[in-house]
Order: sequence, then structure tokens, then C-alpha cells
Amino acid sequence: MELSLQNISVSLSGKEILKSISLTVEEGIFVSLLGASGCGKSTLLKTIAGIIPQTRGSVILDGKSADKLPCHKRGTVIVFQDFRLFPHMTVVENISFPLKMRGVSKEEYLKIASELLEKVQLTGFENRRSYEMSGGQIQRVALARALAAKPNVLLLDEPFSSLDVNLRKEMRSLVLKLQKEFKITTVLVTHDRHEALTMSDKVALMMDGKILQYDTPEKIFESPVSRQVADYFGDVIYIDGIVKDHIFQSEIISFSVDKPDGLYEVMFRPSAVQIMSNGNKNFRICDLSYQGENYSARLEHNETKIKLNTTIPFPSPYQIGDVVTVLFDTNRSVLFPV
Ligand SMILES: Nc1ncnc2c1ncn2[C@@H]1O[C@H](COP(=O)(O)OP(=O)(O)OP(=O)(O)O)[C@@H](O)[C@H]1O
Repeated sequence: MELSLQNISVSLSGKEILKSISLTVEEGIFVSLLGASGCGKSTLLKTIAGIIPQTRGSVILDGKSADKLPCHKRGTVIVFQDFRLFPHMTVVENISFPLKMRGVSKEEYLKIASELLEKVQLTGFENRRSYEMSGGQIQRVALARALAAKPNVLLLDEPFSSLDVNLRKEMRSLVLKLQKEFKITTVLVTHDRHEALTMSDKVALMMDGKILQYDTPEKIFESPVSRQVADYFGDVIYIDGIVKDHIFQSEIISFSVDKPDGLYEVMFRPSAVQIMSNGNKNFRICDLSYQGENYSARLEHNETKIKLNTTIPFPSPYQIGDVVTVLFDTNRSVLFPV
């Protein structure tokens, strides 16, 4: 099912939390709502589910307004961070619950529960209760219960944040595998950049109740629309300059661009910068620190004193004080007007 949000605004206790959010999640894709704590991610998820009513705008499901539909009629299911299983019910009873509510026969719901338990690798856990399982197992039951409801849109509110690193990795692959298998339109709330970039077909970066950019992981990382977006996704190098007659010119680099004349900052990701020992030797390494797998290096330009940070793969052939040539991959440059 396609999900479309049209100019959604939400106010809570007199404060505007979401500010005219528009976004389309095409059928069957996996989208992450990414952003710092308090930017409104969970509020947006709950608005999609119908738990929080919007002050303005519309939630459109498969081309039809869902604004007047209560939560249980929207076909959306939320999995919360704390999973919220029914503690007095067994695993099978938890998974079967949404099916029973829909009047599915006992024979049928037991069959579906058993198939889903197999999919989340919990066959044999049918009669356990929450207090007899680990966090990861409880999460898999919550996922099976969500899938049992045959949701049109699956909404995941930070479901991996309470798990340890290895389990988190395992659960991410399981969720993605099932999401692709069931072809469920899915929206994940996360504050983990890596999680958003590696799991999603598209990422919506939120800040202060607004979406700053909604794009594929490659585009949002490589072609950010603003400095705010660029900075959010990690280290960046900025160089000030001007564009004149379609040439960007600065003290250390110039190249052709398709931009109108004016003042700009050009942005590079550290991976778009290469260090070489031969060439015009324009930078000096003033700091080098091991990060695990690579080194973080700080370099200073010989004459202009422009400084930049980059990474050097392990083992580093360079030392602090070495004078090197810095090459910029201008195909990966992004220009922001100043
Ligand atoms: N019922 C409420 N009444 C008033 N303000 C609220 C209410 N619920 C949430 N807020 C505020 O709305 C803002 C957004 O909250 P929300 O939970 O959507 O953020 P979030 O991006 O999901 O954050 P986190 O990653 O910490 O969960 C916060 O400033 C929060 O304090």
C-alpha cells in the first residue's frame, strides 16, 4: 500500500511539533525517519497510525484519505521500542490475538502462528510467556504478531535500540528479509544514521518537526541539499570560493561547475579526498590518530593555512609532519551558496 502524507502539522500542549510534513512512501518500500531526539519522529509515526490526530493536513493510504479512520481500521501496525506483548498470554496467544479479533478460526490462526514462528526462528517457544524469554526473542514475537495482523503499512518505532550490537545486526537482517518477502510498506523510526543508510530504500532526515531531505541513502549522503544535512551524516570538508563563468575558484582548488556566479562553499566527504606522496605537495599532516581500520588525519595547507580532516587507510605510509599532495574528487563535490 502507498502511504502519502500531505502537509501534516501536529500541535501538542499548544506547541507545534510537526510543521507541514509532506512525504510519499511508495508501495513495498522501506523508509527510515531519521533525526535527533525530540525532532518529532515518533509523533509522525503515531500520526500515520491514527494514535495522534493531526492539526492540519492529510494521511492518504492507497489514494484514499485515512483521516477519519480510527487506528484499528487503517491497516497500519506499530511495533514499539518496548514491544508491548500481553504478559499474561503465551507466545502463540500473543501472535494469534490480532487474528482472533478478526474472527479467524482456531485451526487457521494456529497454522498462521506456527508459520510465523518458523519465520522468526522461534519454533518450540509456543507456550512461553514474556518473562521466560530474552529481549531479542520477545522482539521476534512482537514482529510475528505485527505480521499476523497482515498490515498494509508496518511502523517500527526504534525497535532495535534496546538490543546489543550483534543481536541488533541479526534483527535488522531478519526484519529486512521479512519486509521484502511480505512486500510490506515499512516506516522505521531511528536516530542511528548507519541503520537508516544501510536498511532503507529512502531516508527522511527530520529536524525540528520538518523534513530536511527525503532521498535514497546514496543521494542523501553524497548530495545533501544543505549544510545541515551534510553535517548530520558525518565528517565533511568545506572550502570557500567563488563561481565565475561556470568555474569554481578557491585558494586550493578550481574546477568547472554548472552554477550561477556567486559565493559558494564546496563540500567533500573525506572519502572523496585522496592523499599522495608525489605531486605538488600542498598540505602538511599536522595530526594523525588511529581509529580502528583507518587513521583520522588533520592536514594544513602550506600557504593558505586552510585545514581539513580526512582519513588514511591502515597501515598509514605517512607520519605527522609529512608534506603530501591532496587530490579532490570533484565529481563528488557539492556546492552550497553562501
Ligand atoms: N503528549 C505530548 N505533549 C506535549 N509535547 C509532547 C507530547 N509528546 C511529545 N511531545 C514533544 O514533542 C517533541 C517530539 O517528540 P517525539 O517523541 O516525536 O520525538 P522523537 O524524534 O521521536 O524523539 P526520540 O528519538 O527521543 O523518541 C518533543 O519535544 C516532545 O517533548
